[in-house]
Amino acid sequence: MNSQQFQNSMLKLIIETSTNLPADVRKQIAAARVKEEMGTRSAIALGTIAENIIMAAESEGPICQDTGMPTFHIHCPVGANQIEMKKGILAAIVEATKLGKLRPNSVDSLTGKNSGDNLGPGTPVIHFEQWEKDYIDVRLILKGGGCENKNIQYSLPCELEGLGKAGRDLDGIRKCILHAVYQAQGQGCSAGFIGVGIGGDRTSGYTLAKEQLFRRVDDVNPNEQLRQLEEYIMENANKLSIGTMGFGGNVSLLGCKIGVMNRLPASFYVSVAYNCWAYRRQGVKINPATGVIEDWIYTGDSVDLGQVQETAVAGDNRQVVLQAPITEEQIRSLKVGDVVVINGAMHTGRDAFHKYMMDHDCPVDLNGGVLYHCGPVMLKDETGKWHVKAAGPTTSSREEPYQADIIKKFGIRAVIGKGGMGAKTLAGLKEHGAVYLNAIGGAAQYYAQCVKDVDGVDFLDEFGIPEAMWHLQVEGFTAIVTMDSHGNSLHADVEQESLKKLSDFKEPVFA
Ligand SMILES: O=C(O)C[C@H](O)C(=O)O
Ligand code: SF4
Repeated sequence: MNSQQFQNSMLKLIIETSTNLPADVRKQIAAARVKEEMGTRSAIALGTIAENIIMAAESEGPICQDTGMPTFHIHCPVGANQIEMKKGILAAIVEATKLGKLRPNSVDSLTGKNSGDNLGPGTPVIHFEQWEKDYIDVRLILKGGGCENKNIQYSLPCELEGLGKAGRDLDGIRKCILHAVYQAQGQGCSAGFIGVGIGGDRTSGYTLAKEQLFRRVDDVNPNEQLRQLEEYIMENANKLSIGTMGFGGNVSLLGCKIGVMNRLPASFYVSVAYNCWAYRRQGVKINPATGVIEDWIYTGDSVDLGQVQETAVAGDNRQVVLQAPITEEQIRSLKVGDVVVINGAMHTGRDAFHKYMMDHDCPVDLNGGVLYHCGPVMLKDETGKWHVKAAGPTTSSREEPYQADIIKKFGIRAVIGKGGMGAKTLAGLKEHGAVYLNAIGGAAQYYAQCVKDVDGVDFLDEFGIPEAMWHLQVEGFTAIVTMDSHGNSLHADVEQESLKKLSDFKEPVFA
């Protein structure tokens, strides 16, 4: 095996996976666009997603700033040197991070320190298995943390919100899967793809679920019962009307793949791995003698993602341009559904920032300011200047315990994130005159292009690149008001509506 060549092949695989969505995934996104009515929030969001996919491929930039947990599944002939292969993968990961194709994403769980190069205990994940074929098959999935948080494991029998009892049979499994889509709402950047593992133990069940994500979206399950269940889920999960980013709409799920394995008599798990629309997986066939890529695995004809300019605004909703700093009066005039275009200063702050700010002063004046829940991919040039390489929103609900207090303490007027926030924040927005704006999750190239300058950074050494406070100048940064200063929340409405719709699926189907 030529180790240097194998390492180069792994670097190519990582870059392709992070920056270019495979044809089968693109096809589902193109089909979803056709199903949403023009001008609706979900249609606008899908338009941005399509534009982002095209931009990422053209510029070889990360589709989403969260480049996830690199997970490799490798099949190799007997005699292929796994120690050398592992070394090549680790070196390629470090190189891809330096090039800004991966975000430094490996964090010490106790100290919070980012290793900076995506290596560390448990990262990346590499599974090897030998086989009798004569080539090496390497598959990679980059699954982000936000959708990972929406994975769920059910232990049957159980009682499910909206659906009642789920027993130890195919119908109980059906209920679990519908519930899994419901509970994710928009927070895993819907519309998503799910892999389901039936059986196993808690660990192997999730492994089986994740293995389903390596299946092609357009394959057919060889198990007839599971084929029927997959078809049923694809048809009915979309009736929950969660929509893209949880904006409400006709498409909530883009793919469902189900696998089964044996279990212990006492255990019956249904494990669901939820993957966002930014379903980044690719694979290569490698010549074991040369280390060269001989073929790509997830290929297909090129897909027309449709018109990317989706500017129409839904119903009576307006488009409002705001220059930061923003006044209370401007904020009070905004209503759920308005499209807001922001120009001027914006500051990033996510998990570490919120916790720290509860009992520290802020290094910059945030009065009238805009706080962006975002952990970008950043690169420094030779002159020491920082550049944004990818900068979409992160899931806001993690900041729920802090947000209202932080808004009050610093006089923030707009918080931008995705997936929405809860009752405490909604009350805080009303009391202090602030607004929550939902940006399109995963649209990291689209938003990176809005950043015209990086003014500086705080807490870089302490928190690492994704968690640092980046001070940005933006132009034309577009997001939708989903929680206003009058007590309205689109997220609460969609959740309630979808729970009602979930209960339509209470009656047995697979008796
Ligand atoms: O970490 C991030 O930047 C985003 C994360 O994947 C999320 O969906 O919340
Ligand atoms: S931000 Fe959204 S698209 Fe990106 S990894 Fe997280 S869930 Fe996926």
